[in-house]
Amino acid sequence: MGDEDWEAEIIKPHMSSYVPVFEKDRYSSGANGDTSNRTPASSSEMDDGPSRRDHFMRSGFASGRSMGNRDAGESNKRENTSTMGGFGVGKSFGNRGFSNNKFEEGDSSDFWRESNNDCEDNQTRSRGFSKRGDSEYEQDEGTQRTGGLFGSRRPALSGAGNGDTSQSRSGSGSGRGGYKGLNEEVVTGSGKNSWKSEAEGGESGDTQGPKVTYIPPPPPEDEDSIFAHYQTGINFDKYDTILVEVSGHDAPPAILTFEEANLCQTLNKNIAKAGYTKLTPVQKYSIPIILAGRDLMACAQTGSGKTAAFLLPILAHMMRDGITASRFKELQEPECIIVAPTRELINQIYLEARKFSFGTCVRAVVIYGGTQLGHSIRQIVQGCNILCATPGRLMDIIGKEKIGLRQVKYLVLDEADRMLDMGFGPEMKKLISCPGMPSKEQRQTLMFSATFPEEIQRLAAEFLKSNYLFVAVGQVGGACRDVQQTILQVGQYSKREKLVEILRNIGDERTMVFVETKKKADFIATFLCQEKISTTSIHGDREQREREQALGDFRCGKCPVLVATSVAARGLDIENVQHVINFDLPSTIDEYVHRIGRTGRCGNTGQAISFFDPESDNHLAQPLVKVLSDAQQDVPAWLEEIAFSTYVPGFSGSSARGNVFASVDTRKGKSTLNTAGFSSSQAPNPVDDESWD
Ligand SMILES: Nc1ncnc2c1ncn2[C@@H]1O[C@H](COP(=O)(O)OP(=O)(O)OP(=O)(O)O)[C@@H](O)[C@H]1O
Repeated sequence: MGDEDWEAEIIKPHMSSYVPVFEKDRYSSGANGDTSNRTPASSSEMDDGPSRRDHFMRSGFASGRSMGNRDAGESNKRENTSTMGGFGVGKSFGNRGFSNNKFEEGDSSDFWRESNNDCEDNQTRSRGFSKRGDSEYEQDEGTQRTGGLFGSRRPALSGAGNGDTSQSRSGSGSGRGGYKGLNEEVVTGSGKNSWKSEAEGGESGDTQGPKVTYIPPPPPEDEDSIFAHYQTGINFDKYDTILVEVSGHDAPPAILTFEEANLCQTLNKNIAKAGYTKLTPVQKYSIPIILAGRDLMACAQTGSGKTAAFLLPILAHMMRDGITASRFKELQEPECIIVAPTRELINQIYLEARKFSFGTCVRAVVIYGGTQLGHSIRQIVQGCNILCATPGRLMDIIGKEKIGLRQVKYLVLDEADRMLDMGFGPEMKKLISCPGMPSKEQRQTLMFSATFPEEIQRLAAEFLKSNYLFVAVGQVGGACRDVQQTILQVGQYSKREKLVEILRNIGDERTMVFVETKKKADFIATFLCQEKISTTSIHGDREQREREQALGDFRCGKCPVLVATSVAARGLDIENVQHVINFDLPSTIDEYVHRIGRTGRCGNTGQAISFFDPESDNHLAQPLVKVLSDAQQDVPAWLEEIAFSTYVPGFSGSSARGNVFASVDTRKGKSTLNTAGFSSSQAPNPVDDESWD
């Protein structure tokens, strides 16, 4: 079978479903749909197309056949699958099916080109933390805020992110051609914020482009929904055996029970209604530290309750200080600002804040990109004590003078290492330099993550008082031991087949499949739908509406498979995720730790399977061996061999099973290790603040 036959076989069944949409996108996309503007990018991609296509053919032949065969005569069924799974296959496989279409090779070659470009980028990026940041940044907030930075790639993204056929057709994205993301947060009028960068200035309203109109549905208000939670798992009690290290001067003693925290009655009631009966280690240590007014950098394994570890003491202080009830005001001055790198995560944190503040006069508000700015403003002006925000939207709102910072007493960076790396670090730096923002001496700054590379810890010092405390629960950057990790050696051309085999064995259990690029997420999800595996996807090129729909469908089990980029790697707490599959390994080991941490949460067990492609993943062999052995997992002999034969400059972990804290407080304090008990640490000399550069 020739290339053309094969590709025709793939796309044929979808033609009827996507042609009109494609045509519309390509030719009628209004301001951003100017074909002539796009042609150069497309042309160059087309020039490059054949070789990419060869690559595609080699990599996809076997699965491609099955896709085509299975699909023959089943387009209606697939429409249904698509609706369930949320995939518009048309745009990924696209227009090659149209012999008369002058762009006939455009999208499919674009797909591979884009994928490969992304992969190349990622590989180039992969060794440095800063570069990793770019990748994620682009996938989420950065996508829409740094048009200048990433804009050149956008035209090629026209096919991405429109997975859900029905949704993408009705959504605002359908008219945008390949412009999605670039102006998602465009609003009219420019912010008055003189501290904004040019890139952001563009976003603030001077750039032409479609407005985002999406207003997320309000979360359910009934008490049962607010307090809905899942059960802790069989290993919850084992948390008590994890070693904890606290370093820094005069750390207050840990507490063993919620009662010892001396929280007010309403908070205690909410804790009980949330089903919390016992503190997790990070909570035992962090709550008293925060209650004592200290700055904190806390590192604890994924799924071990870091959110409540900062929310509860902050709320306790607010209640103690007799916070005034929120009321309508054009300028709101929240006492607490919480930032997180992704929209879904900040929304989740907001829901936790709403839960724990239930029945109090504390009002939490969430704002994030990809939603109508007016909606964010309306939420804020009604009153705001705790503002949960993604960085881009936060800076916009501050620029619009809807939020004043003078009253900020608590600044929380969740996924702090991510918030401080090259992707968001500059934004965070701007935030703390905003007019009105209390200096670090005047506010309490709290940072939480499961990973904390040393270089990021050093950057963090600029945000924290010099006597901040550092809590390490288990290993800094260590994987959760409740996740059984399996590494399989799978070449890229065999990955799809292997994935299907595994998913068929798994059955209906909820599974997250991580891939490295947005287009690949669409492609793999489409492929799985064609294999009759109900799948949806989440990545930074999807409309926010689609992202939330995808997550909702996954959460409720309608689509038990979620294909995701790293945008879903951190923080998401989804009940019953039993499996994580790294179809592509991420570029860094920290990312790996976060990804597999979507399963095995809160004492529950989970499984993570990763495809290791020796062609591209050798640089991860050493850190993987370390993470596996530290988490007491089997290390395949072949992986050890690769690790031994692969020299990674700067990697010092080797297979240091015995090194309990591979990376600790960079201030290198001498401290005492504890299990669930308590730590007394002999303080290091706190380093002076380092400059950002
Ligand atoms: N003390 C507790 N008792 C019972 N459940 C808890 C307790 N603390 C947290 N949980 C639950 O455990 C789950 C994981 O908590 P959370 O999302 O805060 O983890 P995390 O440490 O922030 O994870 P990640 O590193 O992935 O962001 C949540 O469903 C949360 O409600």
